[in-house]
Amino acid sequence: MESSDHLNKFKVGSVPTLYYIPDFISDSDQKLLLNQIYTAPVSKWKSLKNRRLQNWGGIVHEKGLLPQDLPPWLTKITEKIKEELCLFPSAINHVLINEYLPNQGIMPHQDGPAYFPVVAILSLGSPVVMDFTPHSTLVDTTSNIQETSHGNLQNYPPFSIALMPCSLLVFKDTAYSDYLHGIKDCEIQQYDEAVNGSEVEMHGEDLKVIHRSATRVSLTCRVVSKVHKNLFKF
Ligand SMILES: O=C(O)CCC(=O)C(=O)O
Ligand SMILES: [Fe+2]
Repeated sequence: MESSDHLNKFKVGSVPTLYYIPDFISDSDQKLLLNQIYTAPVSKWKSLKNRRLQNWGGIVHEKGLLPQDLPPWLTKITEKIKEELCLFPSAINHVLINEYLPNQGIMPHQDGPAYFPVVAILSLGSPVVMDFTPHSTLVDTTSNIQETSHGNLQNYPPFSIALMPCSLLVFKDTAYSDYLHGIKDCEIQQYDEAVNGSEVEMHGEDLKVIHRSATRVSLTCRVVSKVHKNLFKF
């Protein structure tokens, strides 16, 4: 039995491998986390063009992590994530906190090579839609179908997922290595094609549209396997 068997009921979509866990944390835990995030020193925020972020756990270099201890309010959640998933090889040692206003997003990208190829994203605040698009080197523009090294035909369809507050999204394998992920910078987002559409219950009349009226905050939790113990041996 694989150690991730207990996660099977949370598997979504056809591309290996995405897990979407609704209500991973309670609403009161969400409030506590947001409170910690917004009472962190203002200097923790780094402003980018289209969002703000806090970097926790140290500086990620190409050659590894120059580590800094995570604060207890973060290890409380990273330990829960590690224990409940059984997908990380060691303690989560890096957390990126992204803040998005309703008209902000993140460009389609792949996560850097320093990270162990499993990512867990905890969502707080406004719902958003995350889009997954196959990496351009893999796309046969006419059909999205590619031949694998084993001669199998493999499908690389683009897809989306709705990320509700308090949910945990985990992705690895093909979805991690052969896809870009991003969030559009628009206030109204459709999730017609969302792989978790049936699990997401929206209030109001528009069942397939998210109106981003509030700020979203996400915690991107990862392992940097290579850690520099000594600054001077870098
Ligand atoms: O905010 C998110 O949900 C995604 C963040 C992300 O992809 C990243 O930090 O690499
Ligand atoms: Fe990312």
